[in-house]
Amino acid sequence: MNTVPVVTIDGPSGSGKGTICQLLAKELGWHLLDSGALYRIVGLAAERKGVPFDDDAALADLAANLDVEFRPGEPGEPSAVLLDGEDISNEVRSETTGTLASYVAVHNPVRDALKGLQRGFAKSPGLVADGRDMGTVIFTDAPVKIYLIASAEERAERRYKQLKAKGESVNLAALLKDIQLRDERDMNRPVAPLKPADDAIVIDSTGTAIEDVFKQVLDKVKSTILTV
Ligand SMILES: Nc1ncnc2c1ncn2[C@@H]1O[C@H](COP(=O)(O)OP(=O)(O)O)[C@@H](O)[C@H]1O
Ligand SMILES: Nc1ccn([C@H]2C[C@H](O)[C@@H](COP(=O)(O)OP(=O)(O)O)O2)c(=O)n1
Repeated sequence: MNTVPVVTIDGPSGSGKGTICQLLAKELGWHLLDSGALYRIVGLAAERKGVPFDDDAALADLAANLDVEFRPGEPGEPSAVLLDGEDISNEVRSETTGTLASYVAVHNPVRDALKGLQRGFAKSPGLVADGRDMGTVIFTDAPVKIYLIASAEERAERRYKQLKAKGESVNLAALLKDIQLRDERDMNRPVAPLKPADDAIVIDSTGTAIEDVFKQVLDKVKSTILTV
C-alpha cells in the first residue's frame, strides 16, 4: 500500500497531460514523473544502438540498464535529459521520438523493466504522475486519477502550434495522421493499453482553456486529498 499521495494523469498525445502535471506539481510542491520520457529514452537508445524494435529481450535489457540522468531546468523549463552523459533533451521531445517510444512501449518486458523505476518516484510529500497507464497499472491505489482527452483534430492543432513556436517546419495533416496512428497503437496493444481506470475522472479539454482544466483538476485534488 502506497502511503505517499499520488495523482495520476493519463491520456493520449496532446491532451494536455504534461502541461497540467507541471502546473499541479508546482502548485502542490510535489514530485513529477514524466513516464513518457522513459519510453522515449528507451526508443532513442534503441535506435542509436541499433537494437531491433521487435527484439523485446534486448529492448528490456536496454530499459533496465539505462545510463540516464534528469537535470532540473530553470524555473518553468523542463528538466534536461542526459543519456550516457550526452544532453539529448531536444531529441527526446521530438515527434519522431514519441513514435519510437510507442513502438518500444508495446513490449511487456520493457514495461516490466521500467516499473520499479517509476514507482520509486512516489516520495513525500506526493507525486503527480503523467503517462498512459499510471492509474491502471503503476499506481492503482492513487486516490485521484484523471483521464484527459480532447478531439484528435484539436490535439493535432495544439501540437502544430507548439512545434511552429519552436521554429520547426510542420504539416497539420501529417501531425493528425501521426496522432491517430499513435492513439491506435497505444490503445490497442495487449499490455497496459491506454484507457481510463475504472475509478478515473474523465475530463474532455476540447475547447476548454488550460486554466479551466487545471482548476477542475485542482478542485478534485483539494476535495479528495488535501482535506483528509
Ligand atoms: N486545454 C488546452 N487548450 C489549448 N491548448 C492546450 C491545452 N492543454 C494543452 N495545450 C497545449 O497543447 C500542447 C500539448 O500539450 P501537452 O501538455 O504537451 O500534452 P501531452 O503531454 O498530453 O502530450 C502544448 O503546447 C500545450 O500548451
Ligand atoms: N506510461 C506510459 C507513457 C508513455 N508511453 C508510450 C506511449 C506514448 O505514445 C509514448 C510517448 O509518451 P509521451 O507521454 O511522452 O507522449 P505525448 O507527450 O503524450 O505525445 O510512450 C507508454 O506506453 N506508457
